[in-house]
Amino acid sequence: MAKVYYNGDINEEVLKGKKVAVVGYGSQGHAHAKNLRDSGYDVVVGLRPGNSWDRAEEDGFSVKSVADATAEADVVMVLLPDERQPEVYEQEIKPNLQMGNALVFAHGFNVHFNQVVPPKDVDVFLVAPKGPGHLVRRTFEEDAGVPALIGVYQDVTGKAKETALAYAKGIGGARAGVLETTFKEETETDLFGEQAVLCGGVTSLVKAGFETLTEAGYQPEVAYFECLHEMKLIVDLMYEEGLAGMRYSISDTAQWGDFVSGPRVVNEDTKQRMKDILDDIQTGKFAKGWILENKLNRPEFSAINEREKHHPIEVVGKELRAMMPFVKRQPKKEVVTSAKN
Ligand SMILES: NC(=O)C1=CN([C@@H]2O[C@H](COP(=O)(O)OP(=O)(O)OC[C@H]3O[C@@H](n4cnc5c(N)ncnc54)[C@H](OP(=O)(O)O)[C@@H]3O)[C@@H](O)[C@H]2O)C=CC1
Ligand SMILES: CC[C@](O)(C(C)=O)C(=O)O
Ligand SMILES: [Mg+2]
Ligand SMILES: [Mg+2]
Repeated sequence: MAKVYYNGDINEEVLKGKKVAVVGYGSQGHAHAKNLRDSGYDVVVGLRPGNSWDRAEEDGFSVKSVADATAEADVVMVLLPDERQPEVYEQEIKPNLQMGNALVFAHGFNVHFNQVVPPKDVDVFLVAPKGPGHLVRRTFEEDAGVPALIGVYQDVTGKAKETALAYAKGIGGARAGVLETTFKEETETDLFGEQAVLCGGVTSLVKAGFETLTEAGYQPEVAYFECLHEMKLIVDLMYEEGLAGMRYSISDTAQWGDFVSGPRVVNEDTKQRMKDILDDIQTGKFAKGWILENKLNRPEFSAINEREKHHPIEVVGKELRAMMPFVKRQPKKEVVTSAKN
């Protein structure tokens, strides 16, 4: 069994009295900044002028340019979009890092794929929550937390791992459990999970189910409830009590259908395609494609994003969710702004 660190295993003294620059105030950034502040740390937020800057100021933070925030911090957590990190790092972060500082990431992508090459005289580690930033904040406020991975890439102070653990505790990760990993393992498993299972796998499964039912003449509203809305209710049971716990709550008819029909949908062929996806991640093919897509100003990303917004499941879903205000917990204003915080 891997060693899992909980609050009681972690001494946060190493981070006390240090200034933490949280660079970016989106999904992860706002959660890290607020959780660290609530844990008693001195936080400065690094941004460019715009929505996020205004929001961070409204939330009571000292907000500075990325360069100024980096210059005054001991620990610099980079929570910019992955594709923007190399440029901002080169122009604003790298010139302002000082010997013995800690350069931190929530995802290993840029370091692992050599898009960011840190100087030799700083600690470099990751603290990667295994969940969306909004849940990192919400669960923290509920006295719970989202599990996190830590990984040390470079340890010049001899305290990189201790500092990573203290940071993970500060954002609430050690309430759920913190595991040690490497940049390679975090990057490859995170990319695989989001592509094949959590995001790509699930959205494709949900859409295929919805399309199968509506193309067969069933009402879109029924198909929406069946294939999307109920997904959360079923996943909640798996989250709380595993597959067996979920199967305990469903009917025996559903459980029999799960056993005999599930493997007809996801089978050895599917697993082979998952292996192909993992291979593209491991060889760097996926990263290369994503970097190129961004260099070209995201033509394919934008086209697919636009098309997906108009999928019939989104049209019917919008109407149905409007009748269920309880499903949306965040205030409206947090949804319409461009930053995801
Ligand atoms: N989303 C998630 O839950 C998870 C994300 N991660 C990782 O965390 C990191 C951050 O991702 P995420 O939180 O999704 O990012 P978001 O897109 O939600 O937020 C990005 C933030 O960066 C700011 N920003 C963008 N460009 C610049 C710039 N040139 N200069 C200064 N600020 C800028 C944005 O501000 P503005 O309003 O100005 O655009 C915004 O505040 C990534 O490495 C990601 O892989 C890891 C685990 C989960
Ligand atoms: C599952 C997507 C994720 O990896 C995450 C929320 O953990 C991301 O990159 O946003
Ligand atoms: Mg992830
Ligand atoms: Mg990810």
